[in-house]
Amino acid sequence: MTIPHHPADASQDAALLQVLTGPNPQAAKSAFARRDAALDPLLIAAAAASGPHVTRNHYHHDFFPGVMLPQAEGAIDWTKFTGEDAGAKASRKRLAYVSRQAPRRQRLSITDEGKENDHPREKDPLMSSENLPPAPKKRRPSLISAPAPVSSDVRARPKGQSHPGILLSSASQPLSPVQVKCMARTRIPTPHGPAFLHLYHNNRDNKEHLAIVIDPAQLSDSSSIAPPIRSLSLDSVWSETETEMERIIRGAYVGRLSSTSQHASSQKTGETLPTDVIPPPLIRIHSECFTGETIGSMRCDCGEQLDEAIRQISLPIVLPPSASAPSTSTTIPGRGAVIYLRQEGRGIGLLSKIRAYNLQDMGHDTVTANLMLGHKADERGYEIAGAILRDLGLGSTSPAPGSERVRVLTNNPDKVEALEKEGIHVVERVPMIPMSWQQRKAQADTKDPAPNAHQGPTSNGGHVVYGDDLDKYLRTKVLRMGHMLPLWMEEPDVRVY
Ligand SMILES: Nc1nc2c(ncn2[C@@H]2O[C@H](COP(=O)(O)OP(=O)(O)OP(=O)(O)O)[C@@H](O)[C@H]2O)c(=O)[nH]1
Repeated sequence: MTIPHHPADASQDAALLQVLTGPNPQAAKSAFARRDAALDPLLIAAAAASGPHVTRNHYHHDFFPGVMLPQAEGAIDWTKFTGEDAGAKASRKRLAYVSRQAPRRQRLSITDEGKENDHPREKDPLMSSENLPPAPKKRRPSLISAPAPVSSDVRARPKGQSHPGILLSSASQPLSPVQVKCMARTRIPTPHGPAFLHLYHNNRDNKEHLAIVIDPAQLSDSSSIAPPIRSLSLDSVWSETETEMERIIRGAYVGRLSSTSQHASSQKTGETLPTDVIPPPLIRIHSECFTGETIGSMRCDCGEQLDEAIRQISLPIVLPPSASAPSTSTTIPGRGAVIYLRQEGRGIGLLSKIRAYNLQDMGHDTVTANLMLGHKADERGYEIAGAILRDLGLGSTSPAPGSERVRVLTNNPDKVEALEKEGIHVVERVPMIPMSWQQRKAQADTKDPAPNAHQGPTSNGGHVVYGDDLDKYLRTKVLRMGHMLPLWMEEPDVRVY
């Protein structure tokens, strides 16, 4: 083994040797700073003695078998005290310096791509994605080659067309049909009641898209009154060797999981109300927004919309009197789902969204800012959402048990169109009126003074948030992106709301 030597060390060594071998070796103490060995000499000795498998990643490992075990060579010779015979000594194993850790690659889970949100597809049944083909490599638009000029001609460019200085990848490969698999599900208590969080893998991207299913009736022991919203891929048995406990741990259980109640799901459902007597489940396709949902940004209404969607879906449903009970109405728990897609910044990603915000601060609106950065106004896709909805038995007319049409919470007509293209049957679009507009309208009607402007982040708080940035964003959604919202205007004579 050769240890690399630094030239500066060599001249220091020579000077030190000179003093140590001179008439006054004590002078070395004051003339030279303390120097610690770069490597533990014991480790170097062990490495030299035990062979090439010892690497610098084996620090903190141990001699194995332990040096205190009497059969290990190098251990204290207990035979002196025990009178053990020489044959036993000869049969001792040679002391080896052995790593007890898994290989480094495995410990760090290094994948070929190693990107954010990339996950190795493991063979273990609890993490299995083996029925999904590998995700194709994501194609990204090429980067901006030179800073894009901020010119007014960009504004005139039609929606979706990129800046001429910016090259977008044009190669388009045929994509295989979208497949999704729910990898795990768990109960999440929310301020609006219980929800079931479902985590999905898919064969299109390496992101973990989510479904927040609201269906608290599943938690009660009484027989369900509405068809339970359940994931077919989660409830199916993944392999012959999969145990009931493994299925329960990934969330394929029925009822309320507890220390005394642990029942793996079967695909049979009990008696349920026919779907024509209950309103279709309310759903929302929501796009991730770190700024709006996590740090309470008041540049957009995303946090408010997520919170409001979970609240509205959780509201109890009152069923009108029926033929079997003509004089009484029945109330059933709210039911539906938020499909949470990891399409930050309308699909352009957080990095580009941050840059877009700076362009917005320079006076451009959200659409123009996207175009100036070489993106489309909206780069989202809804194929994965469609596949997740189908997996949950929502919105399709397939004969699968519990398949139902849906009501969709959105102002965006493109979303409804995209879902219908995916074969999702939307019976109703339920608008989401910004809370600040609702409150301002109520105040305008009653002539009450305006409320305190900033009452806190909307994410999970349900507070009403006001602000110029938010107003600008909402107006751009209506005026440039065609969102179906009655526009709120401050000036009463131009108020369209
Ligand atoms: N590029 C960009 N994305 C933004 C901006 N503000 C919010 N977003 C993203 O927009 C997405 C939400 O889309 P919106 O256009 O607000 O609404 P929508 O989902 O199309 O429509 P609704 O269903 O009515 O809410 C989230 O992914 C946000 O991160 C912005 O200024 N620029």
